[in-house]
Amino acid sequence: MAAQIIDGKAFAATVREKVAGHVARLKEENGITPGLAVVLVGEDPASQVYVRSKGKQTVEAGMNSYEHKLDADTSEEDLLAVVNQLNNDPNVHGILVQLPLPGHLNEDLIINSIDPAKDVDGFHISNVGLLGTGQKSMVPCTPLGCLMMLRDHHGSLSGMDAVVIGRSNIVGKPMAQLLLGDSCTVTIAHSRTKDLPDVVRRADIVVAAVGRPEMVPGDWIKEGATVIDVGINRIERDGKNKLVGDVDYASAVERAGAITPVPGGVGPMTIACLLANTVTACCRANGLAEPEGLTA
Ligand SMILES: Nc1nc2c(c(=O)[nH]1)N[C@@H](CN(C=O)c1ccc(C(=O)N[C@@H](CCC(=O)O)C(=O)O)cc1)CN2
Repeated sequence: MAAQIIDGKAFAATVREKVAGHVARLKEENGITPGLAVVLVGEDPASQVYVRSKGKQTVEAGMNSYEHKLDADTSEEDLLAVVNQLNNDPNVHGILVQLPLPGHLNEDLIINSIDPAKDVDGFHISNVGLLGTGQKSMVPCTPLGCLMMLRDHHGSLSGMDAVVIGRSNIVGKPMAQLLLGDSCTVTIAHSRTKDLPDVVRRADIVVAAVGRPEMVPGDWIKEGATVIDVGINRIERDGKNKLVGDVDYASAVERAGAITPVPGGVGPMTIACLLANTVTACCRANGLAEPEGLTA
């Protein structure tokens, strides 16, 4: 039987609605408007699209959006000065530096210069450590979106076998921590994993985050498993540009119990969770109760 499609676009709309409701209450009851600053260095076309969407959705949710667009040859010193200014701006509750950065900039150095309390990407080393030790942190947006969809589909994830394919700092590692936090038995697989097909075949939950188009074929998927496809790969097929995931959707949809499509699955949840993290950061900064259902 074909899998249930987990509609990330529709789910993201419900998250944005919750965020907007919370923002309205913050304004009315506390006179506070959450603010998100996004820093873009250079002119990477995909990054430009994502930054535009982030600004638009921030404003649509009733929050303030601050965009800082810097030249591709901006020096590390100048970028650090911008981050420092945002760290000290009381109207800014969330700061995000769009990745990837141009090659001459040290990504770790820049990310770790963001005030951890405003690090709505959850990439700062302090937030990584807090998440890894099960403490309250800012949680990276893409894994948070995946977790929300999994919880919505299954209720409890306790005791489930989960495999995360990919070990990036942005998705793979935090995803594994979140699944562990929900009491899954977690395997992190990667390019050196032996017998990857067998490892994947044992999993009730498969999160594919490798960045390789259609790498996971349907016959690796256990019947009835839930497949979360984080990949966003642009390929050319039959003379046309196409967006595909890390999973071969056509064959996986016949084996899985539930699956996220690409596009329209995990992607839209990334920005919705960014808005959620901004509200969370704003509430924490002001000593207010955190929005329910918008954090891990
Ligand atoms: N600082 C950050 N940089 C990057 C992040 C991030 O979370 N923080 N993630 C990605 C890019 N990204 C957001 O920044 C992002 C990627 C994809 C989508 C999305 O909605 N995708 C759509 C397809 C869009 C398309 O046609 O290109 C989908 O999957 O349906 C949103 C945000 C790297 N950088």
